[in-house]
Amino acid sequence: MVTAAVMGAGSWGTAFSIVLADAGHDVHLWGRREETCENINERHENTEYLPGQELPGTIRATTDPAEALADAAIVVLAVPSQTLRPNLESWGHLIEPSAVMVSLMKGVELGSHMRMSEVIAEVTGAGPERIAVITGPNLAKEIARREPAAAVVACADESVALQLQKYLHTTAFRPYTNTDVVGCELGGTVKNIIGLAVGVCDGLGFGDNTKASVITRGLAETARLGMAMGADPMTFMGLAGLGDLVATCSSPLSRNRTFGEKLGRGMTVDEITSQTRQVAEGVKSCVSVAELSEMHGVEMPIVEHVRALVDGHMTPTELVNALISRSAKPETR
Ligand SMILES: NC(=O)c1ccc[n+]([C@@H]2O[C@H](COP(=O)([O-])OP(=O)(O)OC[C@H]3O[C@@H](n4cnc5c(N)ncnc54)[C@H](O)[C@@H]3O)[C@@H](O)[C@H]2O)c1
Ligand SMILES: O=P(O)(O)OC[C@H](O)CO
Repeated sequence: MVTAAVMGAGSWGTAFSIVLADAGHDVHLWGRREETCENINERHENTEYLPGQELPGTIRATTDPAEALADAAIVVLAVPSQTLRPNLESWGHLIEPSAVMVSLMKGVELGSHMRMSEVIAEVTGAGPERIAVITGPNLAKEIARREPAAAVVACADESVALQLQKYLHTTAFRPYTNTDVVGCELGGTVKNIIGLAVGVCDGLGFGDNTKASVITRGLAETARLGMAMGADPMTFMGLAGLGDLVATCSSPLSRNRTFGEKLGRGMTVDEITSQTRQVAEGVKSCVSVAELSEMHGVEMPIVEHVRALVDGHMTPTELVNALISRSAKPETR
């Protein structure tokens, strides 16, 4: 048993705290709002992000990052991707020098084009053996309800991934290890953008052929970018690639797919954003990933067109028409 700090009391930070608590660990959950922390400590419920879900009593919430991070051997990072850097700059120095940092985030930073593990390394100075990523088909509400699911624990140092795997394996949560951190992070990031595109197809009223085509071609462009960035192509066949795409693109629980569906129905980004506090990472990452693809000379038409839609330069119908009318080519190139 270890002490784990979970930094971010949103949907996934809270659901992942349940996994840690079920695995027998003491959990310090850091949230920004006093009221959220009080509800977690007194009513054992995160009323805003996981309403109705009883939380184990071994999860203790605090708004004080120093209290959350004290003696934590594992520090789980679960804030929106675009806020990771300022968060780490504010409380990263409080992380124990031997602690392993685990990113739950699925995004690429705007401007720097860095993956979350790179932001962690740059801000904290930690080596790759102290930085891990957990990803896969893990919709927070289903994990919180303890529905069976698998995930990937990726770390460049396999012994650290194996240790985390041991720490996290419960009767409902089955982690696999991988040393391909780049591939795992890109799989999680790009699937959000493909999820937006599939949601657009839903919003336009298209059926399963259209959506399966977008999912499959989305995986192809994810793998192209991944290979250009040194990832193992097999990673995209696994939980971090295909697995997460299937969950996101088929689930009514996915914020990205739902966001896309609303775009497809004609709502604007601002209208949709004003309806929810929860993050749909693909809306920002479509910009950073599109730029990353240009930097690596990789064609990513779905990502590029989703960026145009989000930027207001294209309508949902134009997005679908633009994808279907691209010049014909062989499938595998
Ligand atoms: N929800 C899921 O099912 C799920 C599953 C896997 C991965 N993820 C990833 O986990 C990350 C976190 O997502 P989530 O679902 O918990 O999001 P969320 O929107 O449910 O919660 C985000 C949390 O971050 C807090 N927050 C917002 N702005 C902040 C800031 N500037 N500084 C600090 N905290 C801030 C919010 O108050 C909230 O507690 C994302 O990258 C997401 O892609 C989510
Ligand atoms: O709700 P979404 O779209 O952020 O997706 C949640 C998870 O990443 C699914 O694995």
